[in-house]
Amino acid sequence: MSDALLRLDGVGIRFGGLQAVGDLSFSVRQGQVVGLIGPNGAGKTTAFNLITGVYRPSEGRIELDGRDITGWAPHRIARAGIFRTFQTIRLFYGQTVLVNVLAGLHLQTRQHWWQGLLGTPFQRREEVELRAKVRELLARLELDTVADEDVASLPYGLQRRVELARALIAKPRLLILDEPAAGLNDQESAALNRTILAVRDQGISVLLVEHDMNVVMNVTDNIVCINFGRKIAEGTPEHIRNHPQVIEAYLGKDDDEDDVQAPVSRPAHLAAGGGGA
Ligand SMILES: Nc1ncnc2c1ncn2[C@@H]1O[C@H](COP(=O)(O)OP(=O)(O)OP(=O)(O)O)[C@@H](O)[C@H]1O
Repeated sequence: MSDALLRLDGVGIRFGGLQAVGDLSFSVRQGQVVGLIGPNGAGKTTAFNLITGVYRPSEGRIELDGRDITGWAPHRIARAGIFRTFQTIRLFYGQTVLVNVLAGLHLQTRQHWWQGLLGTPFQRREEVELRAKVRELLARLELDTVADEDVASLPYGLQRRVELARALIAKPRLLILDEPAAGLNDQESAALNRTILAVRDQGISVLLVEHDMNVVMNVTDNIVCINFGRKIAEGTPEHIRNHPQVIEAYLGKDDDEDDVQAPVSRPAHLAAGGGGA
């Protein structure tokens, strides 16, 4: 028995002649933040799509809590506890933050569609409970002051956090974030870091694809680096930062030294632990 929440074992997919992901194996434990990095076209989004059921692997096995979920449909995987956000924001503009986050609860409500139409006492009671739950979460994510505002009126960084809140309200076991820091300024990305760590502290695992190395290096416990669809390195942020194959994959052998990503400082919680491929 492994203690992994999510486990990929030799997972791969081909698109025609192209092996977009091949022999990919890694795990995410409960309450761990794992980064999936790699240069453009490395196969990160494809790996996400394999995990969330958008693509069916042509080889390998994917397990959630020891249960084989390979080839499950996306809605079934979501019900099992794997939620994702997308590279582009997908919110309901013209609706409040509260309503947007409430929408994330649709998998949890017990009511039938006709109860919603009739406005039965059961439905009204449930609605009140759910709204209270959403407000509580918004307070935890420092979004309570904008709960009743139209999401369209919010700055981009806050919209990103509303998306996170919408995914979190459904109590995922694993949250998959696809480039959550894209387009954020430094202040917004620092707020995002705090949110990701708060999510982790609730025992929710996070799998993060992110180009912003400040985010990746500061919030992850473990990083998997892929190139041409295959894993080339795995380990702590420190291990990955200094890994020759990772540096080569990002920069190419002959690239100018000036392009090297400046090392970023690491908080204490990342200082411990070690090792990797
Ligand atoms: N549906 C598809 N059909 C054919 N080829 C695809 C498909 N999806 C992805 N690919 C190819 O698979 C490879 C991996 O793409 P993918 O989008 O997963 O990379 P990525 O690491 O997410 O890149 P980026 O960082 O640029 O988003 C690329 O060569 C891409 O062109």
